Amino acid sequence: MSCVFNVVDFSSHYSPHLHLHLHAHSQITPPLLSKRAINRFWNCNSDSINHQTPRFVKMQSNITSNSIPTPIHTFDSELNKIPHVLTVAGSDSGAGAGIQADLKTCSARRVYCSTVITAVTAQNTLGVQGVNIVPHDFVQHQLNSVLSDINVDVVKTGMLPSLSVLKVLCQSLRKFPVKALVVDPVMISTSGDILAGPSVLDGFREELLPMADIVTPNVKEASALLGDLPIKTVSDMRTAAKLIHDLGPRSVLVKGGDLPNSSEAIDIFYDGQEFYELSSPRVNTRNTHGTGCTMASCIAAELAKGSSMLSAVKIAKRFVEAALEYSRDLLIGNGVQGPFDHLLALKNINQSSYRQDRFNPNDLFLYAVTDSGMNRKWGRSIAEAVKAAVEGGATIVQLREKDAETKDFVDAAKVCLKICRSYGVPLLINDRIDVALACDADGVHVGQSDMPARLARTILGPEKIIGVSCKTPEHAHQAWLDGADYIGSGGVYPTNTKENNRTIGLDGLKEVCKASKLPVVAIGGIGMSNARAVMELGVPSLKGVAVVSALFDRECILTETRNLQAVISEAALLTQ
Ligand SMILES: Cc1ncc(COP(=O)(O)OP(=O)(O)O)c(N)n1
Ligand SMILES: Cc1ncsc1CCOP(=O)(O)O
Ligand SMILES: [Mg+2]
Repeated sequence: MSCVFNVVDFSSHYSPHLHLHLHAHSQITPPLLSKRAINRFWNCNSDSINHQTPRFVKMQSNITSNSIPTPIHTFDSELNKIPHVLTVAGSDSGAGAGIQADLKTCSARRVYCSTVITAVTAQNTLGVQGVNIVPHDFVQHQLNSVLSDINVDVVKTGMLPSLSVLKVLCQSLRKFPVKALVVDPVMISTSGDILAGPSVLDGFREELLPMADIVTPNVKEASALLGDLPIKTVSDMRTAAKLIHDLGPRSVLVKGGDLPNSSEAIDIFYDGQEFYELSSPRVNTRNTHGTGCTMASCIAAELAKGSSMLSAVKIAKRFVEAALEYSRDLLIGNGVQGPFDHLLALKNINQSSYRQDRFNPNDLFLYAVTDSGMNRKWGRSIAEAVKAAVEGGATIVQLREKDAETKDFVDAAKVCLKICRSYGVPLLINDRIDVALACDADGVHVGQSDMPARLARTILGPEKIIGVSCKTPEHAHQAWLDGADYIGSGGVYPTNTKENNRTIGLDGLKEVCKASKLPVVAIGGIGMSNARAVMELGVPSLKGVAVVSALFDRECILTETRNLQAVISEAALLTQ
């Protein structure tokens, strides 16, 4: 069983004209930067729920007219500011859930985490042996201490063991407003022990949920919030999400991990307008204790960094899946349900690789794949070729350097990465996971006989982009199971660029696209003369064309890329 995850985004609409405008200029001036580049520039997501105003220098209060103000703490740049989540939750002595899970999750997501402890539980992998509730006035004391001093971006709540604790929390949130509130309505532990009584349920419904930006119940909690409404199917989950939304939170995530008889873990996200079905293959492991706390605190961490809500939820789901997969054979404790290792998932992830936005399927629109032989033939470096392609409007680049020495490949990839980053264009590496890691590329593309995608995902972690070559619906399904982000399908037309490569034609491409749960880019013999026919297939999963010789085996890469960009943009507009 794999750790992977896939998102069926019912509302994402293809917008080719956006790319046309964003890339049709060779100068990078601020108004022309892509959203991804803007996000990187500001280190925040431009469609985030909370457009952050930078916090400026906090001044000493005793400034005299002739004294030069001296900053006490400088928050004069977003770069100096570490995103901060405050978790208000119970302590789990076994450290799988609660405050301990929240601290580990925020650390793994590189976010500062402060803690207000509402209860101290004695628990292990066998269950909860005891609960000691912290008096509400001391909870208030902790809240005051943190909120009055440290700039909290997002508050995440977990176990709220009494109505009085819930009420002091609401009071504090009114007194010290934060950018977002994530409510995990903890009621019953995974071992079946009650962690919050019926009066707290009323408090959730009447006071806390109306203040929440997101509430993240599992099926049992959703049912309890709705007066024991039966929730047995995905359709029931949608109904529940809508009804919970009516209680006042801005968005709802109903987690379907507990639904019986399903090979997939399906969650329903509802933002008051659209439903999103987020699905991933179920990870077969006993080590699931703390997944709810982890999910909610990861959402909080991503929001604190500036993500939009949907993007935070997607990242959190993938983070949980990856951590479960990493830890599926971990043996901690003797009980039926063990904890997992949040930090293990970090061990292979290069710290500097953090990207606000994960993969955007529309980036597949004009996919430029380099070829060292062609560059040699035309006497140009890889970097020159890549620069011309992104200036011409390529929306993603893959370095396919089959005969390069490893050292040269890494050096060139680093230079190309800088170029691509400055244009907000993702850079992937063909075949070589090691090179991708060494240069901190945005991801890799692997074929059927390369490193298996599932292994690549394990090595690269949840955030890197992984593409897989697929000729059949079965390949496409496996790529999805393995945690890929997109598939490349072809060769659509005959090509001299790749030897012994079976051509699947437009019909084969259509068949793969129809079966694929992942976005598809078509490849093989595609150029000015036939790109329109490919785009006109009009299958929603087909997001663009990948080209080698039509760009790189030409005298002027920039012109060829611009021309191809214009052709496919027009075709895409006509087929919308
Ligand atoms: C976008 C895209 N799709 C397919 C391929 C082919 O990959 P693979 O099958 O591994 O063949 P090689 O490129 O390694 O020869 C690709 N590179 N890019
Ligand atoms: C790498 C690859 N995979 C399938 S076809 C192909 C080659 C595409 O090259 P071109 O765009 O020059 O036909
Ligand atoms: Mg390959």
